[in-house]
Amino acid sequence: MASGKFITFEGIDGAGKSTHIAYVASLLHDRNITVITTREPGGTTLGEKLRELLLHEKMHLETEAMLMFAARREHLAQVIDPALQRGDWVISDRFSDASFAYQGGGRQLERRKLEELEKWVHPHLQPDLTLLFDVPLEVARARLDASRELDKFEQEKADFFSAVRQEYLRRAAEFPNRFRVIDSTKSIAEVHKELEGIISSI
Ligand SMILES: Nc1ncnc2c1ncn2[C@@H]1O[C@H](COP(=O)(O)OP(=O)(O)O)[C@@H](O)[C@H]1O
Ligand SMILES: Cc1cn([C@H]2C[C@H](O)[C@@H](COP(=O)(O)OP(=O)(O)O)O2)c(=O)[nH]c1=O
Repeated sequence: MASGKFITFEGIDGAGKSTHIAYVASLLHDRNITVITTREPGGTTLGEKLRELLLHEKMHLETEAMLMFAARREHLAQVIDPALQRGDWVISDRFSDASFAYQGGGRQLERRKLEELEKWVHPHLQPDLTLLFDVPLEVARARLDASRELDKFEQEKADFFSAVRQEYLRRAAEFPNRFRVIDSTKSIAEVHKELEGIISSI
């Protein structure tokens, strides 16, 4: 059975993920690979409705975690699994590592509960490659302040983002085979160079 590759982009808000997704997609197009770019929470009609709620409504932490995984379930069923089965590649702006980093690291939901949700929603699938865009909080914050209106998560305090970043880095160390940590304080051109190297080797 044909199987495409699944690439996820992760990092704290303002790290630069969105800036680099189109570039990675263009590198794959150059290799004649059909690539779908999508995002979480979101990626489907229902998922985008859940995203609106998740980014703007206050809710219990466990509700938030379950809705993230509910949106992900739909995303897998409607978009990710069919694309990979066709042999297309999928690039997702965030996936389950974000739940471990934000609901787990940032909001301190027990990791065991997130692992249970993960086992339920995607017991057999993990990304082939996870690009973690890593920057100190002050750099990310300065970029966000310069660029847009802040949503519920983006309005969190420095301690929250520090915990999110630490959990991302912890996971990168736990799963070294699929994670690549990118120093996103470098210029956009330098990050592009590094991405070219990574993408040419998969
Ligand atoms: N390496 C970089 N150097 C300088 N500015 C950057 C860099 N990467 C991203 N930016 C800028 O930072 C802001 C936030 O980037 P974005 O890609 O939207 O972050 P994210 O998707 O990770 O939240 C944007 O205005 C973007 O142009
Ligand atoms: C996928 C996911 C995202 N999030 C948060 C992280 C982000 O703050 C927010 C939306 O992510 P993102 O799309 O990166 O925001 P933007 O388009 O504004 O850059 O959702 C979680 O808390 N848990 C999750 O599982």
